[in-house]
Amino acid sequence: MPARTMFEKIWDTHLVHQESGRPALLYIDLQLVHEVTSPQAFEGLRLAGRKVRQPGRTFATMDHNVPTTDRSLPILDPIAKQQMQTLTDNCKEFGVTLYDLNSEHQGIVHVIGPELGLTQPGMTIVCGDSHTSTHGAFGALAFGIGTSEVEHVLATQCLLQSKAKTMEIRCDGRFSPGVTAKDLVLAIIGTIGTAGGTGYVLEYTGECIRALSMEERMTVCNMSIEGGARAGMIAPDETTFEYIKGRQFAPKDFEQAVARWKEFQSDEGAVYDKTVTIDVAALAPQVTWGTTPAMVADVTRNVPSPGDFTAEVEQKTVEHALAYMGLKAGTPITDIRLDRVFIGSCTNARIEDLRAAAKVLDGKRVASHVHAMVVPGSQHIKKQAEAEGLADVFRSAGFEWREAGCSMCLAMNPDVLEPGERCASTSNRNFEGRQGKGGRTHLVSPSMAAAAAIEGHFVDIRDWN
Ligand SMILES: CC(C)[C@H](C(=O)O)[C@@H](O)C(=O)O
Ligand code: SF4
Repeated sequence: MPARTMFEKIWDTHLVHQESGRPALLYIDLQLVHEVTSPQAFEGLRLAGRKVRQPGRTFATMDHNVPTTDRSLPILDPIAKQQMQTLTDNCKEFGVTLYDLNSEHQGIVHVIGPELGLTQPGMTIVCGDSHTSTHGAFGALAFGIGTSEVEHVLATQCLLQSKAKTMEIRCDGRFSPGVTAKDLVLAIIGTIGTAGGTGYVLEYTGECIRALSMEERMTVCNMSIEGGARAGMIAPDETTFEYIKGRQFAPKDFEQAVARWKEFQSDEGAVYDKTVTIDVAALAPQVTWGTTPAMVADVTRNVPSPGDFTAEVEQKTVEHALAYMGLKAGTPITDIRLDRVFIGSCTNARIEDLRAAAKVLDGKRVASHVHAMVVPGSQHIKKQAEAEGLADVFRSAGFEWREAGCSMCLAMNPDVLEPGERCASTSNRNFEGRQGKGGRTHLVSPSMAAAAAIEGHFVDIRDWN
């Protein structure tokens, strides 16, 4: 057998049927479900008189439009209320496990999958959600699908897919202090562009990746989709196995599973369709200044000017982005003054993220003009952070401490920016209106967000204490 990449190995072991020139039929090991992209899928099953083929491989939670305030209060938004009720009814009718608002396991779908041990190496994982790429951190082939595909997988546990090309993103060297996995992935997107990964599955390799914790790997894989890629993956290793061990859905025959998982690594000499190399040691903390994640710069830089770009269409795009963002070309990024700070989302709301932010905030106060909130990625994380005293650090610093959900990552629930408000956010998207109509989003790491909350403007975390 010729040397294969991890992607090819997972593909080969899940291939059910292939006709030449047609998409392949793949077996899907795990489907995750949330309230926004599943109602029509279940409705389709109902209309066709079908059942969920493998309820044991299907898990649901509520995350996108859940309020993050007191859970004992009634839900005011009628659409949100209806979507949550519909998911509850559907899961009951079709025998799907649901972690609802009252569950101790509730949280953002991409946070709870790994947390419960559902996400495992060598798997194919889908969800009606683009950030399903997060699960690739475990050496799984994980990607977002549309609602009609959600229905297809519910009905058959299979999915039609065209084979993507492979791109290796080799991350050489190690982070300098203050630089994080978030800065790495923002810099990668800055390098390849938002369409750079189109048609590819990315595999992150290199010394830097091997040294990352599972949570950091999830941050990197999470944003693969913002570089246009179908999925992002990292080969499983001892860090991966150690993380999964002892979790609720970890395999009972763990050693045997590990032996199998070890085979899901790219072979020596496997050929990628493309390779991009990143010099990690040279990275600085990153801040997005525009309306795509690729409009990003080192914190030490100034807001660029349209004239810095050669192509006319790019100049126009930058001009438009700066107008929307209310920024003047040439402004030092550290002079950008903030109204809001949001620490949350499936990119950066796990326990290590909260620890990193709390470390910066300990004993300090949020600037008087800044409204700051922290939204743990799951109820487990919330509980753990409370037990570790992190919640107290956040509250004493003046942050609001919320219940788990997607929250201000996207404007689908009560946590939104007002028009014109400027926010430092640990989430993954900064499109126009993403956090609320007219809202202005700057994507950063948790420690950068925390330091910005205190100073009221961006600071270089490397010279801050
Ligand atoms: C609502 C959902 C379909 C969407 C996605 O697919 O990513 C959301 O999670 C997002 O981050 O924009
Ligand atoms: S936290 Fe944000 S990116 Fe993640 S699933 Fe929710 S809305 Fe999408």
